[in-house]
Amino acid sequence: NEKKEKSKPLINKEFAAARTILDEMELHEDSWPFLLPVDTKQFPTYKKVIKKPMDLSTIRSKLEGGSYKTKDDFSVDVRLIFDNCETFNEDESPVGRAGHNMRAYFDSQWADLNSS
Ligand SMILES: Cn1cc(C(=O)NCCN)ccc1=O
Repeated sequence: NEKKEKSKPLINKEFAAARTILDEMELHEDSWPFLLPVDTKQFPTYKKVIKKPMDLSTIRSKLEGGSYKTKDDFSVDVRLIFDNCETFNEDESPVGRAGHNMRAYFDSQWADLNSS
């Protein structure tokens, strides 16, 4: 239906696993570009270029607010952060490199969770 279903929480084990990965990403030294929404005053073209902005604080609010139905819905938003980063930043830039590092870190944590 038109209205996106919201606040359908993940089952507890999935929620806890996603929360742990989010905790760890927020603590990573390369998370600084992704902690908050990109400042569109500092980067006026961002809104035009990036159709679906995403950041770790938004994911935190959605997770705690029960917006993710499954852990895979959570992973879609995480990957959106890194895809947006590649679109907007050169690979050989501080933010671009941080994005590649954080994606690799997430992929590793995600693989462990899905192998356990
Ligand atoms: C994700 N992202 C972050 C920035 C940034 O400079 N963040 C600084 C936070 N203090 C710039 C472009 C971009 O795509």
